[in-house]
Amino acid sequence: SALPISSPQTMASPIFLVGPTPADHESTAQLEKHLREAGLHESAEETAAREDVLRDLQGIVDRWVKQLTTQREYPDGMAEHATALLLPFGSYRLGVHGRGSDVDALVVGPAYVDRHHDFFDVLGGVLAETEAVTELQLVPGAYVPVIKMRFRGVQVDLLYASVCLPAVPMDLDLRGRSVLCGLDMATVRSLNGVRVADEILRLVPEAGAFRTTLRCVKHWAKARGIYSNAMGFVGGVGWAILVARVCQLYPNAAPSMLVPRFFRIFSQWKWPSPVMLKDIEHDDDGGEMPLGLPVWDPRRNPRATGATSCPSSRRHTPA
Ligand SMILES: Nc1ncnc2c1ncn2[C@@H]1O[C@H](COP(=O)(O)OP(=O)(O)OP(=O)(O)O)[C@@H](O)[C@H]1O
Ligand SMILES: [Mg+2]
Repeated sequence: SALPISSPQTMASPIFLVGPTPADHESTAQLEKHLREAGLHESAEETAAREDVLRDLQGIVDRWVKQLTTQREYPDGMAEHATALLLPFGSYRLGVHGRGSDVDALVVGPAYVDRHHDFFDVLGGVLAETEAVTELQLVPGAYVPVIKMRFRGVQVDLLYASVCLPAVPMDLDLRGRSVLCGLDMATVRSLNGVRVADEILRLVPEAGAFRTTLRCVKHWAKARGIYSNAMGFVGGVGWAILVARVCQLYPNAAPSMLVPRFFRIFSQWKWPSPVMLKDIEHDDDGGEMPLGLPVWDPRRNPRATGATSCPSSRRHTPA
């Protein structure tokens, strides 16, 4: 069948609109059964443990911001309402986390809470004193600054971003470009994970088919020993982008159809043509405001190659 053309102009157009036959439904059911039997899904207890970790961490960051606010002697009542949001991202936000997946979470705090002192020194100190926390590692100098730890045994990566607001609204919307205005690059990168996960889910035609197909592809990549960003292979978000592209090309297909098409498409892909889920937006395309942020675009920026992990880390301007 026809191969997708990877030029930006034709990017979003599906190439195959046919939906599943009864046999495809049957194969999909078998595929899902196989994934369950392979132990890829969390048990109910593991899910509950993960939710407990997120809830307890939310409590900790809430108390942390309230305490900082009190110490800074802001007007009465401000400390009471001051809080930080804990937003999970990564495979958990995509809905494809399994046994052993870490918890990636972003802490969003008000403008007056900074990363260096407040997040790393103060919150780092609080975590060091917390009984549930082991293997605490502060990495302020990383490309994306991070606190790594185990919380009751669950691996957690905690990032921090403060938004340009005196208080963080509970319904904070990170989707628009305007949240990026005036932020330093470390903050923009820290916000990126949440924004990318939400954007991927928005761009796939059917989240359920995407999730099952991605679980399957991740399972395959792990079995083959090629699932690792750190080792120079494609990692969690890269596999997600590749699978999302196949879902866009076959919007009505069931997972049992998407899996073989995934392998066919990417074994014949004209690398290093980028795999893109949407058109690149430039500030000068008539965007709301010139953000002055680097845009992932191999045609303009030679450092941006066709690697799939780059679009999400370098493209900071989804609509
Ligand atoms: N190289 C990278 N480029 C861009 N974003 C990245 C990169 N590495 C990590 N991220 C961001 O951090 C998130 C968490 O990374 P992580 O390695 O935990 O992957 P994951 O998608 O959560 O998969 P897993 O189930 O293996 O944990 C990614 O989903 C992505 O948003
Ligand atoms: Mg993860």
